[in-house]
Amino acid sequence: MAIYFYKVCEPYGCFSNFSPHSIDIQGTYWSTVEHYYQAQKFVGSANEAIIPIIHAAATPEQAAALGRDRTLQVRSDWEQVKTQVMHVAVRQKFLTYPDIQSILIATGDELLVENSPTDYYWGCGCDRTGQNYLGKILMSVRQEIREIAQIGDRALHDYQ
Ligand SMILES: Nc1nc(O)c(N)c(N[C@@H]2O[C@H](COP(=O)(O)O)[C@@H](O)[C@H]2O)n1
Repeated sequence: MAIYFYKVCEPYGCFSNFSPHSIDIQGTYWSTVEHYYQAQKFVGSANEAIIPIIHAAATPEQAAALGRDRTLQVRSDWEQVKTQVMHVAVRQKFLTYPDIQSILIATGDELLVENSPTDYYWGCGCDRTGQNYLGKILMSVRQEIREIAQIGDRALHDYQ
């Protein structure tokens, strides 16, 4: 059975990029994955000055609103790099917090779907035909964490 998530206050809300889990990426703390993701849109662009403003945004909703400002020009390679940017941030979040890592691992092999009614790239959209890239990243991170755990188990077994 697929697991659908979207709002932070609903079941599996910790899978949302808006969940209150700060992440350290190369020595900089970002309040949420959403803050980091939205800021990366402007790295190397003419609008780089918006990055510290996104970084300081009080909420992920505010960070998203700033990053979606259509008057600002995003970096030219954004479409090519955005999925990898998101992957790095989501992986860091689930490697940092053991409690939500357990929730992710406990989903086993279930399909994870961001149930966004409007987003057909990161979510499934209102008719469930979306590409669900956030769900795909979460499933990929789930597998990466399982493999890291297996390596640890094997090393411990060999040591004993
Ligand atoms: N909780 C939540 N509220 C929204 O309004 C959303 N759109 C999402 N989805 C997330 O939005 C981000 C994509 O932003 P861009 O459209 O690329 O600016 C991404 O984090 C989705 O997971 N979530």
